[in-house]
Amino acid sequence: MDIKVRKQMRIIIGSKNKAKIQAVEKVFPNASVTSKGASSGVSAQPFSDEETKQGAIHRALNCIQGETNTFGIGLEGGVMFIGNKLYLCNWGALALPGHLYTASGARILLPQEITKELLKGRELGEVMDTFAHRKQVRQKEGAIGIFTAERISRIDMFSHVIELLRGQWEYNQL
Ligand SMILES: O=P(O)(O)OP(=O)(O)OP(=O)(O)OC[C@H]1O[C@@H](n2cnc3c(O)ncnc32)[C@H](O)[C@@H]1O
Ligand SMILES: [Mg+2]
Repeated sequence: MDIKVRKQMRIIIGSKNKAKIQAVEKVFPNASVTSKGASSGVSAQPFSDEETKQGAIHRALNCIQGETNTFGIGLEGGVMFIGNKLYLCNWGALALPGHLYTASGARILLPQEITKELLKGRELGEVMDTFAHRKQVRQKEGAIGIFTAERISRIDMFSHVIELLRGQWEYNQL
């Protein structure tokens, strides 16, 4: 089954982060995609699944405020404890009037040295740049790219989340 997206479909992604924008463009190649620096309404470094998911939802809803015929997409990166181990977690939300779809992304365990820095209150994006001796890791490969030897980049991971969102919306159209 293949639901064709209307050419004029408008999508607003609630972030200026290049990895997030590229992921949306990959999954919706025929849509008009614009970006907006939407607030997440949660802390800059979410520390639970719940908070990360809430950030994604907040961004998506913010994008469609006052809009018609527009899809809002919110993507949020965070970390979460399972027992005493800290994992990278990511959430996405797709909002359209009257509907909200959510999906989460792949998780990987973060090394102890990264966990230590995050517990001091630092943001993962900044910690990753120091750790990897690179610039703007958050806009490109991401922590997930670094710690998977670049087999899965932040763009790949978010693309998968967006496919899950798009698929749920398509299922609802059948
Ligand atoms: O401009 P926005 O959309 O906020 O993009 P961001 O890179 O800050 O991304 P998030 O707010 O979604 O992520 C929350 C924090 O976690 C960081 N982060 C999350 N996943 C990451 C990853 O895979 N690589 C690097 N940093 C990551 C991110 O840089 C922030 O410091
Ligand atoms: Mg951020």
